Amino acid sequence: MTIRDAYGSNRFGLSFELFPPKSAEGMASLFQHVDELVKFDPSFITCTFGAGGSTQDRTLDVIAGVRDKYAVPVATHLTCVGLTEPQIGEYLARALDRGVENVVALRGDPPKGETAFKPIAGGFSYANELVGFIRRDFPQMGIAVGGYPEKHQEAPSLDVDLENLKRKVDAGADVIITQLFYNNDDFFRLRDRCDGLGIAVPIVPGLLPVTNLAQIQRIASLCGAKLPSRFVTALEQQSADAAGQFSVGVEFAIEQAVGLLEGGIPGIHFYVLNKSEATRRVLNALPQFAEE
Ligand SMILES: NC(=O)C1=CN([C@@H]2O[C@H](COP(=O)(O)OP(=O)(O)OC[C@H]3O[C@@H](n4cnc5c(N)ncnc54)[C@H](O)[C@@H]3O)[C@@H](O)[C@H]2O)C=CC1
Ligand SMILES: Nc1nc(=O)c2c([nH]1)NC[C@@H]1CN(c3ccc(C(=O)N[C@@H](CCC(=O)O)C(=O)O)cc3)CN21
Repeated sequence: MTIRDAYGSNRFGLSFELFPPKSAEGMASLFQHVDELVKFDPSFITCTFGAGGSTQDRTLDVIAGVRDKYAVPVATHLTCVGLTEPQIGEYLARALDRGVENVVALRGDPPKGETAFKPIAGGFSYANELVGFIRRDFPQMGIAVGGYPEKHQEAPSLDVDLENLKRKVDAGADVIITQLFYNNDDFFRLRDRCDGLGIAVPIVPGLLPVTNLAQIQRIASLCGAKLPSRFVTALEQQSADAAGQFSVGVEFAIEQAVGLLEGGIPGIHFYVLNKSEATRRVLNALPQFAEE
């Protein structure tokens, strides 16, 4: 099953994104949370991909482990950072061997300590090149790419960023999953502009339910996502109360999901950060997903 089949007139593509834990305890905890998340019958589960050999193996271990344990379709994230075309091909062949049929194809962030992405000799400079390579050498794989409701940080304008998004779709992407965002108007603007450019693949909002102000400020600055000031204020009012912050974040995510569902969306991708409780609470507040 590829992610091409996850979206459609009578299918809603629910997906969850994990990252590779650093320790055996982290791995055990991750699977406890995935136990809870699979109860919502997701269309697929993804795992991020870090620069450097050992984390790449951990990505495959997580994602192949999830597939083997739950028989749910999975996708590996893959970035262009530090890899030559043959190395990327080898990784994808190993992924396919382990039953991974989908890729979230990204350029990737600059490595820690660096501010700009630098392509390597024999590697790719932009995600559209990676997508083209996968489509050519691994035509059976499903491909998702990233889209930016608030524009990608490095792009000079939304128009230029959207032209680059179109390049990725023209190169063979099956679906666009967005960067996390907290203002639904930004998502609907992206969708309308994609319509105008003739981009016809599903555009799936990526949601990260906030559970902690300090954490989300760190992540939001990494991603270039803006937090509405009323939301930051509400979180700050709970600064002494972790459970209070969690509830404010969950309530915001519920409101955001309701607004998106009302606007019509093909699916939702949750950045679950290897936890289940916040996402579980959000989904249980939405009648179409709630557990029995
Ligand atoms: N690891 C993950 O799960 C996620 C990572 N990201 C990160 O977001 C960042 C961007 O990744 P992608 O969206 O895959 O990159 P991308 O290659 O599509 O875009 C990167 C930048 O280059 C520009 N660009 C793209 N193609 C171009 C071309 N052919 N010529 C000139 N400019 C071009 C874009 O407008 C953008 O500013 C990375 O830092 C990625 O790691 C984003 C979402 C999820
Ligand atoms: N630019 C960009 N890079 C990404 O890697 C990325 C995005 N955007 N947008 C969507 C998701 C969000 N991602 C995230 C966000 C936070 C953590 C995080 O909290 N990491 C912990 C590591 C904890 C651990 O390894 O145990 C951290 O402290 O940074 C991980 C992936 C990955 N994705």
